[in-house]
Amino acid sequence: MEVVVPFAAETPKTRLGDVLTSSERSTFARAMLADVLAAIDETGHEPTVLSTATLPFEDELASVPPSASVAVDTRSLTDAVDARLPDEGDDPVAVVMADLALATPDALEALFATDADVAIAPGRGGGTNALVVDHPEFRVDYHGMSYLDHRAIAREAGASLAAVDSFRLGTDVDEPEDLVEVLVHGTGRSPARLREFGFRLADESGRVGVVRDGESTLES
Ligand SMILES: Nc1nc2c(ncn2[C@@H]2O[C@H](COP(=O)(O)OP(=O)(O)OP(=O)(O)O)[C@@H](O)[C@H]2O)c(=O)[nH]1
Ligand SMILES: C[C@H](OP(=O)(O)O)C(=O)O
Repeated sequence: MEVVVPFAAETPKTRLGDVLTSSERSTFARAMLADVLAAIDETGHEPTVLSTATLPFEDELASVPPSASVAVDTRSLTDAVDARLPDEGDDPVAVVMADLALATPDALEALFATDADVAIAPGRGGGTNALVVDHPEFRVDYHGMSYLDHRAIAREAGASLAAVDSFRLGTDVDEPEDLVEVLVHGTGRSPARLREFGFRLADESGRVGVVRDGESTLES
């Protein structure tokens, strides 16, 4: 099975713009990518980063497993992923987003082990955080409520469908409040980078949030 990891290399994680500078967002996005690639590698699969630009494996990415490779595709996310999906007779293809900072080998293996033609790990808010496609007519349509769209596309294609219920795969890191989950549950480079940036957990408002050293605003 091919495992594809889409990655917006140039201006990643714009929705974190209120709490991270552009340079920090780039570093953090690469830290999450490195964590995701390491988890995939531990499942015994060789990840291909589907990137919008070339990615030198240095700095934040210096530690990525040697099994990882990069394919550059400047098309939209949907078009770039569609071009990798299987045709008749091809092996299944998994698509795992690069912002799943909590992904573990166990969580990924549960997804990869599916018998369904299409298996989807939804993200909170209706997105599609990871999926496995083993059907020649299924194609993606990302953004918006893509989980519901992908269910409908699978049905129309006559593909059997499985939803994978996973906290770790369901947590994509999009908004400032998602940083709490990275600090609570993350184990790799992603929480380490956030701590280096000065973020820490705080429960001053009754619900756990994050604060940054020198700043008083609580993000939760
Ligand atoms: N190859 C490719 N990957 C993309 C593209 N847009 C987003 N991604 C990746 O797809 C996954 C989900 O992305 P989003 O959360 O929707 O977008 P993002 O760019 O990470 O963050 P925002 O700028 O805050 O929307 C992440 O792994 C991104 O790196 C794209 O146009 N091409
Ligand atoms: C790519 C997109 O991600 P989100 O914007 O929901 O994080 C989706 O899951 O359709």
